[in-house]
Amino acid sequence: MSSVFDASVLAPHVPPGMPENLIIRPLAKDDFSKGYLDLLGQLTSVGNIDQEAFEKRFEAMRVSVPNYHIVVIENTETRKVVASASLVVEMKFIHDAGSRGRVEDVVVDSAMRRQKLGAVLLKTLVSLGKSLGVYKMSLECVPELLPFYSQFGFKDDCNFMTQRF
Ligand SMILES: CC(=O)SCCNC(=O)CCNC(=O)[C@H](O)C(C)(C)COP(=O)(O)OP(=O)(O)OC[C@H]1O[C@@H](n2cnc3c(N)ncnc32)[C@H](O)[C@@H]1OP(=O)(O)O
Repeated sequence: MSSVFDASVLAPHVPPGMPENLIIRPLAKDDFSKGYLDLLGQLTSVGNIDQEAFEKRFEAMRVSVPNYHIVVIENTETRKVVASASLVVEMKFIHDAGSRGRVEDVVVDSAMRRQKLGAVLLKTLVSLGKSLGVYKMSLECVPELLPFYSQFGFKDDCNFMTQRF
């Protein structure tokens, strides 16, 4: 299986009106050759990941339960990945052994911004998270992006601390 999670799980959550030359789908193993890591490089440092390392990490994510719901948008004409976002589900004992959803690594190719692809990704992940039964979804972002994420139901409600190594 070449998708990081089952595509049939995603389909009901995709809002209508995707442009004809774009498809939204789970991350696939051959996205290594479709510029997925270059796209992530527009978000943060990716480092040197060769195909073998990519496939090893992909496989670990694919078999993980709960799944890594890494969603990509591909331009079918250029065969390049032009946008991506992830919903990672974290299992808990609290909240009746509930699960929390974390939205991570949201990025749209710089040439494709302000065409509502980010909105498509967020609407898809919020709907998917609800259907998976998470009791809460959260994300971390810079203050400038609070207006962007608030459109999809997120509220600025916590102090966020990090420690980097
Ligand atoms: C949890 C995380 O991953 S945080 C990291 C977020 N990612 C990044 O910062 C990477 C660089 N930036 C990007 O990839 C993109 O600019 C994104 C993902 C933030 C937005 O994606 P886009 O596809 O450009 O957004 P989209 O077109 O769907 O925007 C919809 C609406 O959101 C708002 N919006 C979009 N970008 C921004 C922004 N940077 N600041 C404030 N509002 C914004 C606007 O109202 C926009 O509608 P408009 O274009 O008609 O004004």
